[in-house]
Order: sequence, then structure tokens, then C-alpha cells
Amino acid sequence: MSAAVAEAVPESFRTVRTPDEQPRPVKIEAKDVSVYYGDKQALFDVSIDVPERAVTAFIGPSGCGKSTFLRCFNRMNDTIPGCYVDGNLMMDSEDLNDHSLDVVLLRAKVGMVFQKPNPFPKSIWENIAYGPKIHGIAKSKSDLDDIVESSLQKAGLWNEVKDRLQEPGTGLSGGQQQRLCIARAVAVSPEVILMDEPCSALDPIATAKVEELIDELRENYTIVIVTHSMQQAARVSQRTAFFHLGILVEEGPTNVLFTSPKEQRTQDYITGRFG
Ligand SMILES: Nc1ncnc2c1ncn2[C@@H]1O[C@H](COP(=O)(O)OP(=O)(O)OP(=O)(O)O)[C@@H](O)[C@H]1O
Repeated sequence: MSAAVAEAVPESFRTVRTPDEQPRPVKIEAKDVSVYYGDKQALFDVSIDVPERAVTAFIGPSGCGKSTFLRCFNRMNDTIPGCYVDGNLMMDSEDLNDHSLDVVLLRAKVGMVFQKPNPFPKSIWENIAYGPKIHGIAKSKSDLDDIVESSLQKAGLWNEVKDRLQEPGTGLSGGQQQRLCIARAVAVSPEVILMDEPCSALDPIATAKVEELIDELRENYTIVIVTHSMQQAARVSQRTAFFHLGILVEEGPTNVLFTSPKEQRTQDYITGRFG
């Protein structure tokens, strides 16, 4: 940011940043992103570099704008009437806010896993094969079989479901359904996976499995996770961003943010003084 621009940003909107000791390549660069729902501004000049092949956690109290910001990365805010996104979002050299961008393709590249597992009301096999079919990634049954198997393997679900691929996805346990949804996102070869509180509907054992999976997936994917759980952010992420009232207050390596935050608001939040 140039000095002139830095001066133009009100003190209260400035983000305190701690770089990684070993800088990581950047996958998504957000610059001065503001989001409005009609007249109401939900995010104020948010700038952040999301590192490639690492997990970035967004934390902060309810209503601070974490999910709103996450949805900017795959243009899901386009689906909300009256929602307007301003600012710059680049993924590699692609402008994510470009109106001519094919959002269907974008959402294959930037997959999303939601709070509540939402398998299609179809078989386990169809849940995974559907995306590769519509995106033309595979056409023959045997290519699709391969993708179904490898995606379920990557999601750590293959052994549990390989003998029941034709059964409905909705018949699996909550934790299995969430891993099915992760396998479905992985099946279309995404580069980024967005996760919006992916464990909030799961029990502790299913949560631990999904967290293990996130840790494995980061070798090949850029992951951004919104979580209410600071313990989860500390366990799964390499960088953490703390939001408050629509402002990105502080971001840095997860261990630094949780052990020696530089901002009083971050300190107050992580020590449970508000939230
Ligand atoms: N569809 C919408 N229409 C109008 N306002 C919205 C909409 N979605 C979110 N908001 C508002 O934008 C602000 C940020 O909401 P957002 O859901 O992004 O926060 P959050 O940090 O993800 O919250 P939570 O942790 O509770 O999910 C809030 O004030 C919220 O009321």
C-alpha cells in the first residue's frame, strides 16, 4: 500500500499484520474489499493475502463479516439480492470480480463446503460423479468410477462407503455426509476449498476426522475456513485473520495470533472478554 493510500485509511480500519517467517506464495489477494447489503456496509476495506496450499482461518464474533468475506472468493454474494462487493480480488492473475467471469467455472475452481452437510438426494456415487459430468471432466462410466474412488479416498471415506456406493448420500451419518460434501468439492479438481463452519453440526469424533482431513488436504489445496471455535482455528490453520464489526483487525501466523496478538481487540477476543 502506498503511503498516500495508507494515510487515507482511517486508523480504525487498518489491519495489523504479522508476516510468516518463510513467506508463502499467494493464491488470493484481496485489496480494499467492502461489501454492502443494500445501504448497510458489512465489510470495510478488507485487504489480505491468502497463502497457497495452507489453511487460513477467519475468526471473530457473530456478525463480524467472516462468511460475507468468504463468499467473495467464489462470488456467492452474487446470489444475494441487494448485495454489492467493491474492491479488488485476484486469484492468481484472474480478477474474481470481473463481470465476464464464468461463475460456474469459478465455483468449480473455488469449491465450498457449508455449515450443514448438504448431499444431493442421490446415491453416494452420483453425489461425486455429478460435478465431473456437468463440467465435462469425465464422460465414460469407468473414468467417473475412478474419480468417485479417488475423491472418496482423498476425503477419507472410501473404506466406509465402497460397498454401498448406490445407497443414498443422505443415509450416511452427519460426519460422513460432510466428508461426502468435501469429496464432492474435490471431485472437480478445485484449487481452493472454502469451508464455512464445516464442523458446527458435527460431534467431536466426526469433527476430529474432518480436521484431520483438512490437514491432509492442505498439501494440495488452498483452504479458507470460517470457524467459531478458536481451538479449531489453532488446530487446523497456519494463518488466522480476526474480524470485528466488519473490519479485519489483525492477521498473522496462527501461533503468533493466539499467543502474542498485537491488537488489544484480538487479545480481548481470544481471552474470551467478548464474543
Ligand atoms: N443476506 C443478508 N442480508 C442482509 N444483511 C446480511 C446478510 N447476510 C449477512 N448480513 C449482515 O452482514 C453482517 C455480517 O454477516 P456475516 O454472516 O458475514 O457474519 P459472520 O461473521 O459470518 O457471522 P456468523 O458467525 O454469525 O455466521 C451482519 O451484520 C449480518 O447481519
